[in-house]
Amino acid sequence: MKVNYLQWDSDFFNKKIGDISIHQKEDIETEDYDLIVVKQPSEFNVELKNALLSFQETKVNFIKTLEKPRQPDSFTIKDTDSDDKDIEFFRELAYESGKKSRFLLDQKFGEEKFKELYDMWIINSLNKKFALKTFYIEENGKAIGFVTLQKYNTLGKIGLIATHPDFQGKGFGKKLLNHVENFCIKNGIYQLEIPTQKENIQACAFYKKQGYSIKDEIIIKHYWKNDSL
Ligand SMILES: CC(=O)SCCNC(=O)CCNC(=O)[C@H](O)C(C)(C)COP(=O)(O)OP(=O)(O)OC[C@H]1O[C@@H](n2cnc3c(N)ncnc32)[C@H](O)[C@@H]1OP(=O)(O)O
Ligand SMILES: Cc1cn([C@H]2C[C@H](O)[C@@H](COP(=O)(O)OP(=O)(O)O[C@H]3O[C@H](C)[C@H](N)[C@H](O)[C@H]3O)O2)c(=O)[nH]c1=O
Repeated sequence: MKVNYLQWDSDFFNKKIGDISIHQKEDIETEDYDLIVVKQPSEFNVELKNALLSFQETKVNFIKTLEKPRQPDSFTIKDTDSDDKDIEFFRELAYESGKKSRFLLDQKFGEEKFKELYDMWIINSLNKKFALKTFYIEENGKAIGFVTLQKYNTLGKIGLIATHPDFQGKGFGKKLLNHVENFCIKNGIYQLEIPTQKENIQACAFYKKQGYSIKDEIIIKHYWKNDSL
């Protein structure tokens, strides 16, 4: 089986990166990839020639069918389409949202590169390349919560969501998600998907509490070329 070349990831990390989805043990053509991301629906052993497993996680996709608007709230949720904000404003929250990201936890990338990637995530959300909307909550000139939304026809997908650690568990995450859901319903999005890591117990508990159920779980493994380890 052939690996699928990942253009964005390869350009960003300046390495040859690809991914492959497999359902059972298969022969994979490793070619000269620096990193192969293997995606599998259940656990079984995978061995790649000249490559070593450096990291593994389970990605969980939560989903909810949006039927009726959530209770509107007089609380102000802001929109970067109306209030111009730069990357600096969201940086801390972006890193908070990515604290269980494979790009941080697989030490092969390094923390600096993780931060650069999450900076790009914000930049490309604000410029609309990687998000349709960015909503946020501001208090005393600081962002205390934010969420980004992608749209694929009638399916919405949360890119990043976080509230500041000092403000977690105070209802702000719920306000952000309610706001996104109401935006979706008004804009022809009928299902909302939220990917996260199974290891992110806090986020999984939050999504379940907000009425989301698990759509699927995928095991993700990082295999790095032997001589790049
Ligand atoms: C797509 C992604 O970005 S995945 C990554 C998600 N982000 C992170 O993991 C970063 C760290 N965590 C956070 O930023 C926040 O805790 C979030 C976004 C997960 C949740 O936001 P919060 O502001 O903390 O949640 P909020 O206070 O609004 O809680 C809403 C409800 O969820 C429940 N809830 C929140 N956290 C938990 C938890 N850990 N366990 C059980 N229930 C929870 C609350 O009890 C509350 O219940 P209610 O609806 O009955 O009132
Ligand atoms: C900024 C940016 C990124 N991409 C590409 C690069 C990667 O191939 C994907 C992102 O990969 P993903 O597995 O989604 O990354 P994470 O594990 O960090 O993300 C998960 O956790 C986050 C906290 C968040 N919930 C996210 O939704 C999860 O999937 O995207 C790109 O193509 N263009 C870009 O601008």
